[in-house]
Amino acid sequence: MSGEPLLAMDGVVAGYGGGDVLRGVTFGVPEGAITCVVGPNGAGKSTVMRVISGLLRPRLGTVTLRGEKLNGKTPRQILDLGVVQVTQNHSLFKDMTVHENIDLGGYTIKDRSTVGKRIDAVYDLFPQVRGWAGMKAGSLSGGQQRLVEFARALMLDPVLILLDEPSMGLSPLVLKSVFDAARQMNASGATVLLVEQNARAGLKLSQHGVVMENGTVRLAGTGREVLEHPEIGELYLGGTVKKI
Ligand SMILES: Nc1ncnc2c1ncn2[C@@H]1O[C@H](COP(=O)(O)OP(=O)(O)OP(=O)(O)O)[C@@H](O)[C@H]1O
Repeated sequence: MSGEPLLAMDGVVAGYGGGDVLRGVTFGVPEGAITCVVGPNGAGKSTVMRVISGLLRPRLGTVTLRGEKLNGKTPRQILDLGVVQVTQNHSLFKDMTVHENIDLGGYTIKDRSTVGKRIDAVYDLFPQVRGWAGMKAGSLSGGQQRLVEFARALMLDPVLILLDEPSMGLSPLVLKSVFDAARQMNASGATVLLVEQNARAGLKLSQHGVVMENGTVRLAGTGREVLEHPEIGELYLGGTVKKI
């Protein structure tokens, strides 16, 4: 990895009261790229996301964004620094329109004209979402709702977007459009950190890969290095691939 990472976790130990789930997690998220965290169930991937967004405080270690310490800050302070999380559970207000949901994504922006500009920028990036603006969010398919969640996350013009299992519950065809949307968010300037159960597809999408196992980082490298690593391939990816 060249240069300082945008986000760095260093020796992070964290858990939920029943013991440590993360047992010394260290890795960097390079700026401007997509990084994918993979690993078996219970490895601690979602817990890493919760620590970064401030929902869970680490017992030991540090999390820094451009060198600024995040641990100790509230989720709201971390949001204000431009770190936005799209969580696993469906988070849209189903009885509100798509437009109202997107507007809510800018709730921390005080100036209404800035909100209007952000909405336009987000609709420009995701024209499909503009087409659904007047529809109730609950009437959209799972994949469409995921795109609206992405669009809402972009309202704050984030520096870092955390995507926790974006493909969860989606068919392979829809998965492609959701991954395309993640790529578009990245192309629009946001660094993306993604947790993905669908490891092979997630790593193909990403320039960087992190393999977690039992609360630690087993391997970190380029997406391709992780995909082609013989042991990792056998353990988690259903055999190695020689060519992507
Ligand atoms: N809110 C919680 N309270 C207590 N334990 C939790 C909580 N959330 C997760 N855990 C435990 O922490 C461990 C790691 O969970 P985590 O969700 O981070 O793993 P993961 O790698 O994301 O797995 P999965 O792919 O299954 O989501 C698991 O043993 C889980 O039972």
